[in-house]
Amino acid sequence: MIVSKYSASGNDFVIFHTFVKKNRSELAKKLCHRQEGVGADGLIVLIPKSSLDNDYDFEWQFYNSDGSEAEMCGNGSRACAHYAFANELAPGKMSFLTVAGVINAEVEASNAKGGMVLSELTPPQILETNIEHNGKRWFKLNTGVPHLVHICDDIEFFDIAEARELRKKHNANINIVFVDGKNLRVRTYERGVEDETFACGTGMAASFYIAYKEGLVSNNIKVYPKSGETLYLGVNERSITFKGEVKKIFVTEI
Ligand SMILES: N[C@@H](CCC[C@H](N)C(=O)O)C(=O)O
Repeated sequence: MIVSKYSASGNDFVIFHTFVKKNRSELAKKLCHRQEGVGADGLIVLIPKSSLDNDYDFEWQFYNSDGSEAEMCGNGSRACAHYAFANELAPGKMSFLTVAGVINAEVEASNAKGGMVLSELTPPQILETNIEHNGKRWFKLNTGVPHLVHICDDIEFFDIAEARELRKKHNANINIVFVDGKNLRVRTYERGVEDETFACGTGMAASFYIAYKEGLVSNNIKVYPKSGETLYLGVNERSITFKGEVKKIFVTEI
């Protein structure tokens, strides 16, 4: 079995393609294991299109490192788009089916080490605007998967114990966002990894959307996750666009 390891803004993934669609929860746990596997935040299984009558180029299954299946993954969508393009499974402008819906992506630049990829997420849905917890205000929204967002004034301090409590209570990923001039800094505790990751695409999108709706930033900004990489986020009439570098780390045979 040949797998690729990618990093998209610091969120890392194992990716392979197969025509066989089945549950790969146990495989995800093994491959994502940091000590005994390849090591990743998630597993992406790309299932190429088998007939011409679909209005997308391929389908994917996304698993978190604990084996749970997630509806969507923003950074994973960019890594997977690069993988699909590099392996001639899709054209540079593509669409693919996730549990959350059809995602449009575009590989704007590509070489053997990765490239620049834009992904358009499913339309954001604000679910709650005033969740109070430990004297802090949290917003709940869905940008493909559920997120809680708190606009903070100290991004250096992320209370992981508090994030764990909120994650359990609301079955959501937990983000703190800091307005840094015209741009944003975001940190995310991810469901299914059960820890803070270096970046979360749908989490950055959720944080951006709330900051935009609250009038704190414009409709086109830069967002910096914990990894420090730069992501370009924008909002259009349909949804949130999300662009940044993806890195192909290695390809290996298992
Ligand atoms: N890292 C992803 C989100 C992956 C799914 C998430 N952990 C969940 O279970 O909701 C991203 O970049 O969006």
